[in-house]
Amino acid sequence: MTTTDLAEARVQSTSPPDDTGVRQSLVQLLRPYLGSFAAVVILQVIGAVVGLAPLLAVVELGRALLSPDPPDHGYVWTVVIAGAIGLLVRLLFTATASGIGHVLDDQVQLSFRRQLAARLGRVPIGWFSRRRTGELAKVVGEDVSAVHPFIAHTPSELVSAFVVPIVSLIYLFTVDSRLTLITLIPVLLAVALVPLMMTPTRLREQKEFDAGMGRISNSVVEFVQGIAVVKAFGGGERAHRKFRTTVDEFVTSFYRMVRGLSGIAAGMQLALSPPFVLLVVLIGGTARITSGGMAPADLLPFLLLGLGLTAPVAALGHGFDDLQAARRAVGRIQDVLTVQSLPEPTNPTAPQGHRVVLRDVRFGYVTDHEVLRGIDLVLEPGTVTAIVGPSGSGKSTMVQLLPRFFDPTHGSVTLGGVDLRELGSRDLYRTVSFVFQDTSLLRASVADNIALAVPQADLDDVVRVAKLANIHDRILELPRGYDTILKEESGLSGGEAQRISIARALLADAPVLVLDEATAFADPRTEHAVRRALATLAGDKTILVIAHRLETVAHADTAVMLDNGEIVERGEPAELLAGNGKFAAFWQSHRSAAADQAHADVPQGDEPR
Ligand SMILES: Nc1ncnc2c1ncn2[C@@H]1O[C@H](COP(=O)(O)OP(=O)(O)OP(=O)(O)O)[C@@H](O)[C@H]1O
Repeated sequence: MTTTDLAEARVQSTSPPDDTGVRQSLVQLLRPYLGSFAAVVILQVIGAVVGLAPLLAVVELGRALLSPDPPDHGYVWTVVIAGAIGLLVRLLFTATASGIGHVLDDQVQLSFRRQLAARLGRVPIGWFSRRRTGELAKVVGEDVSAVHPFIAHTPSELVSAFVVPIVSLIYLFTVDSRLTLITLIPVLLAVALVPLMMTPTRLREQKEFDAGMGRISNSVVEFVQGIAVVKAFGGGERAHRKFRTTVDEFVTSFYRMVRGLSGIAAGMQLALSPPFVLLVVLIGGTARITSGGMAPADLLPFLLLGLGLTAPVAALGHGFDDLQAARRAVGRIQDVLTVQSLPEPTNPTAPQGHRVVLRDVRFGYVTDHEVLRGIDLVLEPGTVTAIVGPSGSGKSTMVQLLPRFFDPTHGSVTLGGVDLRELGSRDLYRTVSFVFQDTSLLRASVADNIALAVPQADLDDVVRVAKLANIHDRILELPRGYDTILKEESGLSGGEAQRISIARALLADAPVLVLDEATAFADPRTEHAVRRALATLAGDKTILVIAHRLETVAHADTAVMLDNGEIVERGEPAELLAGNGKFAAFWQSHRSAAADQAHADVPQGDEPR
């Protein structure tokens, strides 16, 4: 794929988040919204408190009507009106809080997605090769959505779960403090059981359960991913057995956890259940009334409000589950937001010409393991440099430094005399284009896919480069030719996708081209397209090609042999091939391996893209 789509994504991300890579807490991330968040909570508190008015009105009416004295009409009407007003005010406040909460939720999600998009536009392109697309899609999609309950629902649930019982409790204390304490017995019993759920044994069982769950998902993924191999080479029974064993282990750990927790959970449920609460209130109330400590009508508020006192304990579990889920999701979002981005120069320098120089370049994906160990190489404008070397010698890594997929850990890569780190990304991607094996096509029309780097190109130009890249005839076979939407109306094979990518690079016409001559999708037409692209561009551009074919090497101006991250030989291809150095030896063994491969006659290049 050419660089321009990625480059554009980088360039457009003009409002990057804090670039320090410092991890921010959930509260820090939400800081700009704390005002609105507080407004939601305050409105919820007022709504919840006022919302108790209808219930208290019923209680007061009951007490007034059941009292032996004749009811005071004025008081009764006041209570009724207060209850009705309370109901309306509650509706107004909770609806407003919910509205603001949802708008806030939208804003937070949008901001998270923008920050993620901005960060993803600035992280080294190479970082993506180590991430699965699904993983990133989950962070930007599901994980951002996971903050919804936390922002839009949890505050109201937690507020009403705590405010309502607290106000009820205060009211009940004014009626009869002793019966209030008795009414609290179920809640205290439930709370007393909580530590039993946290003993080391229980925690260990929960950990085993989580681990078992993880093993099941892994073995499902392994099973599904390996299904083609399993089918082709037999061993289905073995793969099944492994999956069954994992499930059996999970079931055992699940039973163990449930056995340990079920007694405690049942005890909590019983303590918080309405019949038990009513029983406690009735026994306590009867005792208070018969001992003459309380009027019978005063039992009514306890029967009506006592059940609500258990709500916080139940809501705690539910609300904190949401909170935990949101915290985990925000953790994954933060992981992406804290990836170090490639530093952009504040005052970009323009390159003078297209000479590329790698000077004492060292690079390692991980510390303590260098993949490139002191590369010195000059790519003169208008020349083709072919890199060869055994698998794992660092060829792809080296060429990926040119479009700045990564920065070298030591040394420098300069383009037109300017270190790539001093070059604006727009300049860089206008100057360097690349065709790598891992070709990505966008869900867009074929023409748009080809014209990615030059959106204003007219169809004639697109067709011209498609012909050069040997893909024009195939495009005409697609349902709507150049207007066919790829990945939707039609897919392309790996080789065809690579030819689209070659057409893209030809149209981009960047002065520097980095090309990985594919082995993975090598079919004669793609090989031909690569050769034609090289022939068309040679003499004009600075070309660096990872060569797998003798023909490519032979046509290069310079050949470079890489081994174990070092250049072990370089020079004019014909001389190197005729000599008896490492290059000639490598090529000899490479050729016999290629011949064996041809005999094996493995069809390639037809994986759908
Ligand atoms: N994204 C990555 N993260 C960590 N290590 C990597 C990554 N990409 C490559 N490597 C490692 O770096 C070394 C050089 O790999 P590289 O792909 O550059 O070699 P190569 O010569 O292009 O190999 P091939 O011809 O097989 O493509 C290898 O040991 C490889 O395992």
